[in-house]
Amino acid sequence: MEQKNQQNNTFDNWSIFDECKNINLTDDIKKQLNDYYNLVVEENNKYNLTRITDENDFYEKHIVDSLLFTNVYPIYDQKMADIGSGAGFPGIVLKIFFPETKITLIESNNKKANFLNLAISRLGLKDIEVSSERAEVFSVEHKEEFDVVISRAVAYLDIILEIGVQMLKVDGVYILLKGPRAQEEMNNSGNLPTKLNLSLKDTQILSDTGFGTRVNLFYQKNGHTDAKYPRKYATIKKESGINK
Ligand SMILES: C[S@@+](CC[C@H](N)C(=O)[O-])C[C@H]1O[C@@H](n2cnc3c(N)ncnc32)[C@H](O)[C@@H]1O
Repeated sequence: MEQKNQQNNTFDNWSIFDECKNINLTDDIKKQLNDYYNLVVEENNKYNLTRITDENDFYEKHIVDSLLFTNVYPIYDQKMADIGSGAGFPGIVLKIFFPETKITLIESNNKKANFLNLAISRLGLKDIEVSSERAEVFSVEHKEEFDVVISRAVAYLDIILEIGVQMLKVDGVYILLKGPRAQEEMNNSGNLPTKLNLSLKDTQILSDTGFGTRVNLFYQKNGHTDAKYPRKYATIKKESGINK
């Protein structure tokens, strides 16, 4: 196995990580990233993980993209939840770079949740677990347990804020890794963030990532969220700004 990973270790464009200011790219981390890339590519057909399999694209569009928000919000030993991790973005990447962080990956697709468990065991990651519950259920069962909730490419802004807000501690930060339509999603979310007791604390706009424009949103939770949230999923979807 060791030899195989060694042979597959072809990535040499490490300078793309230069734009991530608060990371430490060690040789051990480079090896873990290579092992992770090889595992995703090997298992992709079985688990239907990603369309991005070219090695350079994978590093730029999945790995660096999962880290850029840490320029604005540094990660140390917070307790984090990643909603809709898919193949592990950003949760697995964050665990590799910030091993002292405690991370829960919430992924309701059983196949993908199985892959996440496989990746955790193959990469030897500690203090990271997977829940295959839907986030709106998990959130109520784990009320105010997390310092940080993060999510990339899972749902329209108002939907993701409502389904995940209950698991966030008061004063915690909700981080949404969004694309160029973030402003439109904010406009269409009306005053729902205020009703949830969230306020936008920071916005990070990155114009030349592998995905084009990336907009990362940082919401602070100012107090408890009313127990009537999250509403029934059908109601959330019906009333979402996505329909405007
Ligand atoms: C488009 S993928 C994005 C995956 C990953 N975050 C990324 O950026 O590559 C969205 C993932 O969210 C999961 N998902 C969608 N709604 C969810 C929910 N309510 N609770 C948990 N997982 C959910 C889906 O199963 C899917 O794997």
